[in-house]
Amino acid sequence: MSLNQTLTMFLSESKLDVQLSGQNVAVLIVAALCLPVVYNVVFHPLARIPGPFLAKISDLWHAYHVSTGTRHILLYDLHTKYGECDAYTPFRMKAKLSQGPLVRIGPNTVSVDSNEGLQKIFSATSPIDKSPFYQSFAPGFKSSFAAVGDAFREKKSILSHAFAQKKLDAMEVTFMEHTKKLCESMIAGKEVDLDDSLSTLTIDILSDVCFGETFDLLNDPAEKKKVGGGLVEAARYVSLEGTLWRWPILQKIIRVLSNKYTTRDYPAQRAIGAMIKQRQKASGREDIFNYLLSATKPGSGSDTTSTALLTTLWHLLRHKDTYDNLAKEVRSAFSSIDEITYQQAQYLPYLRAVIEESLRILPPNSGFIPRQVLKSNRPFILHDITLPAGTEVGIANMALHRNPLYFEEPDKFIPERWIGGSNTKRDRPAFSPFSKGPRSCLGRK
Ligand code: HEM
Repeated sequence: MSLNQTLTMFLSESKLDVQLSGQNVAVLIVAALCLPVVYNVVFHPLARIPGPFLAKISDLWHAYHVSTGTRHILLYDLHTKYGECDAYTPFRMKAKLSQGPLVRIGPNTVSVDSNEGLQKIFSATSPIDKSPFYQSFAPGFKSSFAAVGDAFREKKSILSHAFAQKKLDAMEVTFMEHTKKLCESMIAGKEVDLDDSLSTLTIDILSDVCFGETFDLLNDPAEKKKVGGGLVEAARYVSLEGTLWRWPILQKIIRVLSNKYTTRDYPAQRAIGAMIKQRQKASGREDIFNYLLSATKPGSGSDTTSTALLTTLWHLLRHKDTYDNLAKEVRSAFSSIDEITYQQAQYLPYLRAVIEESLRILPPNSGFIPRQVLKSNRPFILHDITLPAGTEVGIANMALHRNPLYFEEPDKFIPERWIGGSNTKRDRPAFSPFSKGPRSCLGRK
């Protein structure tokens, strides 16, 4: 029973004859402010789940930490503080409590750090779907990213064509063309900011294959600043708005102000311009948008891909042995850049291990992937706690990937753990950089 229902019943059944003096009004105001707090902390169905006090009483706590951009580290620390694993590692707080892998990060929001949670939350048979968080990606539009239930199944049948292996193979030449341009500028000895260059590369490639016209940011520094800056701002404000989906007025204020004072909408406008131009040219060239029309969100995958590339290169530059082993494997398989194909590269075991280890140690979606428990006659139970319908529940990906229950020496970059026969423990089912189940990444191939 909700707090509102309980109060209404209490007031209608009580026969109290209350004199409304100034003092009584003050008491009523204090009670009105305290009751939701007491309810959320003591009587709420999620009250047994540990978490920071402020998180239990308001979504604003969670929203604040999303706005700082460091929520993934906070969740990692919280899961160590409240979780099962008590190993001390650099990010982790020293507290050693043993209260289980659930942490309450909002009055109705639960973060999970366990393999059991991962399998249940993303299972196609659980009474769970995407949370309303996703509607902030394209408010007012029927985006495939936010669609749930039958609406999503309909869109997925369109999306699957766009991501079919044959279509992706045909795009390889575009990937190579852009990648070679970046490599050439590196070989020419130019100093390169890897973070900046890799996000430029992925935006140039994805705009080319998704919309039929590359943004060509590599050769246009002014445009690079606008598109790159716009994507960073879009990511920040979309996440903040999404987290506040139970606060529609605040959400709207953030949307209006950020649209007015930042360039968050610029990349989407640029993408729409490119798509219209390409279709007017009617060149007959197949791009992903041919299949999707209004079915997907512009820019999908560029930030995750560039983060994955950056993490991989950063670790290679820090671990000379790993770099040397990888260089040896690649050079023995190919004698020149032009020989490299995805078809062959995907079978290089050490290359695969290096990429998997990068995706484990810092998954690009490292924060919280939210889902919502649906009304159903089957209760949704996680670690012996029933999560009622409407609860938002998600996996804290970085915490899970660095959980010593599943990965030995979790804060160390050890690609060898992914190679058969390795003694370093890794629990593949707990590895989830692309998420799991029917809403996992479509671009993972
Ligand atoms: C290393 C690179 C990538 C990583 C780690 C990654 C990771 C993910 C994750 C974790 C999700 C689930 C997100 C959620 O439920 O909130 C997702 C969804 C998605 N990804 Fe990726 N992604 C990558 C690259 C790409 C690329 C290159 C594309 C497309 C060109 C792409 C297209 C998509 C789409 C369309 C979805 C939404 C699926 C749905 O709504 O059911 N991703 N990705």
